Amino acid sequence: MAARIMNLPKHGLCHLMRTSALARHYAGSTGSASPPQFTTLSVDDKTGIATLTLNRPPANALNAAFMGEIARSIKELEKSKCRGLILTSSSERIFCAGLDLKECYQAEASHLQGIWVALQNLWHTLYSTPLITVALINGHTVAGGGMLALSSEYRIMLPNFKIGINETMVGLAVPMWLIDTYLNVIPNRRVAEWDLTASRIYKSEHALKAGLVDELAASKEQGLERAVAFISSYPKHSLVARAITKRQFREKDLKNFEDNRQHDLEIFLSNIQKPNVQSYLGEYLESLKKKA
Ligand SMILES: CCCCC/C=C\C/C=C\CC/C=C/CC(=O)SCCNC(=O)CCNC(=O)[C@H](O)C(C)(C)COP(=O)(O)OP(=O)(O)OC[C@H]1O[C@@H](n2cnc3c(N)ncnc32)[C@H](O)[C@@H]1OP(=O)(O)O
Repeated sequence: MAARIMNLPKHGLCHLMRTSALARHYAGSTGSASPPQFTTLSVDDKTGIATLTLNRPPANALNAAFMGEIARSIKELEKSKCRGLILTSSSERIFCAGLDLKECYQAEASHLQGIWVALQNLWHTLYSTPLITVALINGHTVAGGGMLALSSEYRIMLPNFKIGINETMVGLAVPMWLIDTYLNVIPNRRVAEWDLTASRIYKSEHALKAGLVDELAASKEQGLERAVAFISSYPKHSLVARAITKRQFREKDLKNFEDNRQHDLEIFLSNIQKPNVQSYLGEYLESLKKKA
């Protein structure tokens, strides 16, 4: 296989940023020209399939720079001849642990704003991309990590890991755009409501039964093979029609998000800065440390 590693930011990415006021804020706050720090990207020239590997040890926790990097890579791939994207992790235990909680604790409002806007942008970019997207979930994936997996079109998971959205457990409500994303995968509203209100975390095997993931693979190698097979199952001539059809399915969710983007940010900023939420967050971080 002829694979190459792309150093995307060399291509000049400022023009890729979305043009809303919030996105401009984000572009300004993270700087779009820095080289990739937390991901590696390889593209197979023969299949046109890109593999973006998350690499921010120990937990692939999402901060603004990391999320910006992922979103910029997707935007750059959209401009190339790539047909599909596989998201995976360099860690053998964790696909993504969600937002970097250490960066959410006792942080300045401007920092929290940068994090949330980056999360919004990343969700929008991944959920709306015309690329065929597969999450190869080779480790635990919760909260913002669950968002990455659920925003992709197809999920392949390795056994004995956890997947779910646990925001209510950290004392915060799940935003509407993530509820819509969940419903796009688990259309049974009762199950979805129960899962999200109860912060239900599934083990891989149960996630498969529930339809939260589409396949289990015995190893990362097998998962990669299956991901390539899924993406390659779409004939080349169908790609444009496929992308339009995907967009139509997701359009209402994307519009709802755009209509409420500023409000969603305000809710996050208001909630995350509440003393009781900060205090709980401090305890939660301690509990993560004590496990070691
Ligand atoms: C509170 C702010 C959230 C506000 C959001 C509100 C509403 C929005 C809702 C949805 C939108 C989507 C966005 C969601 C927000 C989030 O993502 S909040 C993040 C919530 N994440 C978690 O609760 C995960 C916590 N981690 C774990 O449960 C476990 O680590 C794991 C992922 C299951 C892995 O377990 P394992 O045993 O393998 O590893 P360790 O626990 O030993 O962890 C290794 C290492 O990594 C550090 N770490 C883990 N998670 C995080 C994290 N989220 N942020 C920062 N650091 C993390 C952990 O402390 C260990 O570090 P070390 O001791 O230094 O080795």
